[in-house]
Amino acid sequence: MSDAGMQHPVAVIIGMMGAGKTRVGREVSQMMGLPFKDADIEIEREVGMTIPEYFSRYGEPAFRKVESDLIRRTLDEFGGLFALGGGAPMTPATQDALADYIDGGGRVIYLQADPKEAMERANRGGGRPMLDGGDANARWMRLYEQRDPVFDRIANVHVRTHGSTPQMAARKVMNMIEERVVHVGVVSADDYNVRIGEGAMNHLAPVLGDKPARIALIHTQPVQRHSDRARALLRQAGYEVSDIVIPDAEAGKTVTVANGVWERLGAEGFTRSDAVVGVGGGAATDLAGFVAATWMRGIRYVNCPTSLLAMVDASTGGKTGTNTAAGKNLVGSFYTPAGVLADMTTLASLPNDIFVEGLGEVAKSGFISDPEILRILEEHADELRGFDGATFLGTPLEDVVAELIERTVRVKAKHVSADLKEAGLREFLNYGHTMGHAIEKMEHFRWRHGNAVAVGMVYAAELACLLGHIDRDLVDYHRSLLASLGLPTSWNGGSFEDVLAIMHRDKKARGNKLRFVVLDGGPGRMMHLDDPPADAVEEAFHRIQH
Ligand SMILES: NC(=O)c1ccc[n+]([C@@H]2O[C@H](COP(=O)([O-])OP(=O)(O)OC[C@H]3O[C@@H](n4cnc5c(N)ncnc54)[C@H](O)[C@@H]3O)[C@@H](O)[C@H]2O)c1
Ligand SMILES: O=C(O)C(=O)C[C@@H](O)[C@H](O)[C@H](O)COP(=O)(O)O
Repeated sequence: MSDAGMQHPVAVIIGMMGAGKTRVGREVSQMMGLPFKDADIEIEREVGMTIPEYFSRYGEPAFRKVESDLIRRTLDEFGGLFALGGGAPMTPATQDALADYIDGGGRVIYLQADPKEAMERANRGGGRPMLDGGDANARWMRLYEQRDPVFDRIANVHVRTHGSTPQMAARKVMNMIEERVVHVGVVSADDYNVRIGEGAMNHLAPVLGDKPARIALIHTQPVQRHSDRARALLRQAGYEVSDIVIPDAEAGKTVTVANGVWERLGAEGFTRSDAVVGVGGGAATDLAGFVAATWMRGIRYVNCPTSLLAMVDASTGGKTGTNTAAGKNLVGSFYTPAGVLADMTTLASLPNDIFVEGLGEVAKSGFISDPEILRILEEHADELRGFDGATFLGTPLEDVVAELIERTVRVKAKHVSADLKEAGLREFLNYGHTMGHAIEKMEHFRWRHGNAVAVGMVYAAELACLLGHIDRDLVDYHRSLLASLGLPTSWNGGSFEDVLAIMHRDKKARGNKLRFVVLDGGPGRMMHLDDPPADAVEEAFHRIQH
């Protein structure tokens, strides 16, 4: 959408006659302070007569030509909200124009009203030539059967308004417009989108598609209310849903738990065309992805992360897995999701300490790739540290957090797109994790992952400083930034020998040689550190002990 001198609509609304496109479109435009255009009104203005008059005088093909020309023009010169007439998207020229608009970053929103309600509304209003001549309800239904699959295909945003007032429907549309989308293109797997915003979960059915009949909805108990919402959306869309509750947090990331889920899938007749939806923190989405990767050698899955850490990191990138007695994430696979729906409304129930933990991975992405993240963290450290889910939604802090999530997911997408199976570049996402995973293991997983990574980054910074790759100021900056966010920067829970033994089982290690990723010169400049001197490895450990 960068072509000079042109403007494009913020969104285009399509839907059946009577779906409420004009009514809802006007509400949204008021809420967002945007201009609104209705294609039918613009056409009447242009041709100087009503649409029924134009139809009866010149016929439908002539009308469709006027309509598609006007739509093409408006898509290139109008910067507000644009609602199309009911039949407009059926014209091939309009479909092409909408496809170009989407390619340039546009949103075509299919307003999916309850067919019965929309039909009654359309027939009450009159002035609709497509319903003239006989049983209007039967005509509306016939048109619906023809148009619904086409609208479904050409729209890139779907909003179900069943049972909603126009105001409620408008809010849903507005949330979709304000949504942030990060595209993850992976060389050896299908591309997918990470959708971030209030109501992102509403994309569940379109992302899953119409192949699955059954969905395994895998979640933990603390996120029951969010999985209830997912279940309702899935059932409304006609899927058979198996609700599968797994043990919370790291206790859920075991092969024993995965085996229990496989048994359920077997008993309930899950086939290769069925799918998994994971709802919860990173532990739940890691396990859900692992089950999807392994059931019948791989079925479709969608992640709905509900913790900050899962939104910014765990749900995206396709690392799925379980822990073993020997350590963290030792059994798993690289298996990409079909989509990630980071619904910001779920953060309303997130406890403060689990939100703060997630900031560890956000800061990591700032250090390895996007210094703007560090700037935002510094500027908003007090508000972020004081996060309170109960009062969070709708505040300026929500925009700050959405920006941080989008930026962090972009960093992740950049690394996994180029190196899904972690041959080199992707290892930079592991900044702070060699020591972080050792701390988690030593603490029997009672330490939260993001907290352990925060200490692990201080360790990596100390090591880099000892070996002359960064200066002391940057090490101090690690400590001061992380502490200002409420994250720990030291650990004193075990001996160097025990920690070293665990670090030797890190997935980056090769043979008997340790491999770290460290900063080289400053934020955004990363290097691999192979087999560093043993005394530096130990000295850096002592420096994080206090
Ligand atoms: N696959 C990856 O690339 C990747 C990346 C980073 C982390 N991880 C993994 O993710 C896990 C850490 O994720 P996490 O920090 O989300 O921890 P977690 O999954 O253990 O969740 C923390 C706690 O918060 C609860 N919770 C989550 N969302 C909630 C909500 N909205 N409301 C109320 N409670 C909620 C969970 O049920 C749990 O009790 C670790 O296992 C880590 O190894 C994986
Ligand atoms: O996606 C990656 O690659 C990462 O390393 C992201 C990490 O933040 C994440 O904690 C990941 O689960 C660690 O993977 P592991 O392979 O070191 O177990």
